[in-house]
Amino acid sequence: MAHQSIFGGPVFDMARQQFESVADILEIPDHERGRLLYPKRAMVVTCPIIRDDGQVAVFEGYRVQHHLTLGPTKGGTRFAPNVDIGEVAALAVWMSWKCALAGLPYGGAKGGIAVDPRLLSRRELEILSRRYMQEMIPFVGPHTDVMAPDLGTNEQVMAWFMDTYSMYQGRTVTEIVTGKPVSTGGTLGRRDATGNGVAHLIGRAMLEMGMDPRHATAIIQGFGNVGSVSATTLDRQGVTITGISDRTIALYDPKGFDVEKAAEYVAEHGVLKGFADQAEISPDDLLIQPCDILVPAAVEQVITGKNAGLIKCRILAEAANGPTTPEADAILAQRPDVFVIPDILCNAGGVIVSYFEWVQDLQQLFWNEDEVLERLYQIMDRGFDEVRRLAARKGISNRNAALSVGVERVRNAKNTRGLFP
Ligand SMILES: NC(=O)C1=CN([C@@H]2O[C@H](COP(=O)(O)OP(=O)(O)OC[C@H]3O[C@@H](n4cnc5c(N)ncnc54)[C@H](OP(=O)(O)O)[C@@H]3O)[C@@H](O)[C@H]2O)C=CC1
Ligand SMILES: O=C(O)CCC(=O)C(=O)O
Repeated sequence: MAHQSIFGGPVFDMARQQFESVADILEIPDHERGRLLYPKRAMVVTCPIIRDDGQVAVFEGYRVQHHLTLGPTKGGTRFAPNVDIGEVAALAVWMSWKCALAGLPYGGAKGGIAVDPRLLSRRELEILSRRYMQEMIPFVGPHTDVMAPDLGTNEQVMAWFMDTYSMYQGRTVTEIVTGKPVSTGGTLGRRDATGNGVAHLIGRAMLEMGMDPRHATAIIQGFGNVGSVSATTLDRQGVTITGISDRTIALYDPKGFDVEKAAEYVAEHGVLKGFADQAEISPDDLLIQPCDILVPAAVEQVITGKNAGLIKCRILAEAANGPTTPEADAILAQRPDVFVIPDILCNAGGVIVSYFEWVQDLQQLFWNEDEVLERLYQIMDRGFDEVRRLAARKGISNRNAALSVGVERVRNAKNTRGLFP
């Protein structure tokens, strides 16, 4: 696929390699590949803010809209120090395959600001969030591009985004972002949706493998929204959580942790450090401790060519986006003992409930939590069944099966709509 592009870097290269593997499986001709892989639009904005000490600081923000073939674009906004346009583009591409696999009427998008939100005061975080949304107003809209939370952002940031957009429209536009607090047009069930979905599909994989949750152990990397909810939900299902971590510390104890208490500790202190420091282990070693279920729930590229042969889990549940590199995938392909639940399937609960939130906001008709959960699990089960059937029929990995379904749906829509001559 010969194509000059500004999108590059290790994370975008990963998305490209995954796409190429699947395009080969699907026998997609070369001339269709660039149109499918490369993003439709990308915005880079400069966000100056006045810091608490009176100095002006300038942050760079990004938003990439991968394709608009099936409806508006959809995806989270990430606040993290190493965010760049290549990473955001890769995350937008993955959102497209994820939404298509779940059957949602969206293309993928992702955005971010290169900033460590923990180094900002609440006031600074608010004005940066508002400035970012203000800069994005010409490019987003309830039927153009709908933002949501991701790494480093939360319900409060979504409320500021929604408020900023609404002030510019002169009316309240709740449907401009999802993942908002319930008090401002959010849906019941969104806060826990990603972690709930992760735990639900781990349950499906355990059932398929004849595993009893009450005798299973899990290690979870990342203890934010997705990691902590995955941990507490698995814990309630009887799984013993033997490893947890965040950026400040990694903890391992074969006897298990009280993860409800850990979540309370993080809610109070902001970090895991100080919760059970006697159980500290190096972050790299945490991933290779024996466990039944390994859940990377933080950042990309943590299961690599170096450690893929060393992990000792039976289920690798990819709660994070892009945690496993193509080199690791090649090693895992030789390890039928590890059941991989690929990211675009495993963490789709978040965007599925975001879709429900958008629909409820557009209709101003709100559902109860049971309705949200029932529809969430229905869509996740359908995706899981589809992926398992295709993987078995074609003798391919769960990742290639999941990507195949997503890519093929986007391709069909593009080809049916046609290419303007
Ligand atoms: N939020 C959502 O609905 C969805 C999120 N995802 C994906 O899930 C992952 C986590 O997102 P989310 O939970 O929302 O983010 P949060 O910001 O809520 O939490 C991130 C967690 O990961 C930790 N972390 C960050 N970097 C590292 C690292 N290098 N090693 C270990 N831990 C680290 C953070 O630690 P610390 O607090 O110390 O910084 C924090 O505990 C991301 O990949 C995201 O794209 C996928 C689908 C939906
Ligand atoms: O809820 C959403 O719209 C998107 C969540 C997200 O960013 C993701 O699935 O990676």
